[in-house]
Amino acid sequence: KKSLSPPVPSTYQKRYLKKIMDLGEGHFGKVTLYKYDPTNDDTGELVAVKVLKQESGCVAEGLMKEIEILKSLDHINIVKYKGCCTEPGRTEVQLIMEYLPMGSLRDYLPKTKVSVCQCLMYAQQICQGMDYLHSKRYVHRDLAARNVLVENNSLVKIGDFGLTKHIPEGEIYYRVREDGDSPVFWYAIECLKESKFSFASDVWSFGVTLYEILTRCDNRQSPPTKFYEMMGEAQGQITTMIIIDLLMKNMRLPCPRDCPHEVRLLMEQCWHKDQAQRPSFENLIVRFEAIRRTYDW
Ligand SMILES: COc1ccc(-c2cccc3nc(Nc4ccc(N5CCN(C)CC5)cc4)nn23)cc1
Repeated sequence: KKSLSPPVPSTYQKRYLKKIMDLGEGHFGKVTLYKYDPTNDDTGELVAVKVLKQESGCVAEGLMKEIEILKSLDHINIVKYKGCCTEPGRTEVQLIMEYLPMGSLRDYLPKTKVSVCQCLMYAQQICQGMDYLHSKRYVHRDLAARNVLVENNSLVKIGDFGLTKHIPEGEIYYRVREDGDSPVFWYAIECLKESKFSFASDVWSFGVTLYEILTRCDNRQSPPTKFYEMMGEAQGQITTMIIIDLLMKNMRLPCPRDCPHEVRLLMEQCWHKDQAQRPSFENLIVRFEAIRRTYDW
């Protein structure tokens, strides 16, 4: 007789979540590994749970928005929504997602021998997830290697949507008021200058993420490290103004060591000063496909 798989819960009860370890801090949120074990016999499933950081002060609506967004997404390169826990009175909301055991690219790449071809496969998968996100008129605003999770050595998924915003039909930009801990080294020039976020500014952040992948997330070559080197002793002043100055002079992150010529070209186009000149994720997918074929590694 076929053994029935355990029932898949649609809502999760907080009391059956057993904390295992903290996984990381995203924007305004903290992600923790739990085992969901309602039968209390250790047969439960591992889940990643995101909660608002208490001191962030933002009421639950920030996470409620993120839950609504993740719930509406269904793509192999986007982390799966599993459910949510709401306390009576909605003081604390928890977003429950599938758990990817190998962590983010920041955890995985520095300790795993990965070929350039595999790096380009990960890059193409990120473009596929982002192309899907943009097709739903969402702008991510925080694409970086720390937010790309590894399912296994041939599958990665975008894993955090804490800053994702919907861009209404007919509009191009999402404007924000500056907030302290913005990932400025991943920001396009128009984001730094005018806080204007668009599909094209996500493409810029993808270029920085591609650079991180090709440098295998080596801290000595990380975007902050390289930008501080380029900024020299002028670090005293407001970093944002100095980065804008560097970018306006067409200074960019250096070419990673084993980066093929076509990939360097593609990266530079993602960092074009004029956002209209940057490729779309749809176009990037096609180009990665072609580059990976040429090198038939
Ligand atoms: C920005 O921080 C995060 C952290 C976790 C997540 C997240 C969301 C949705 C699913 C999911 N699965 C995993 N897996 C995972 C596994 C191991 C680690 N470790 C990080 C710390 N290391 C010392 C050990 C591995 C981190 C995340 N993380 N994760 C997203 C953003």
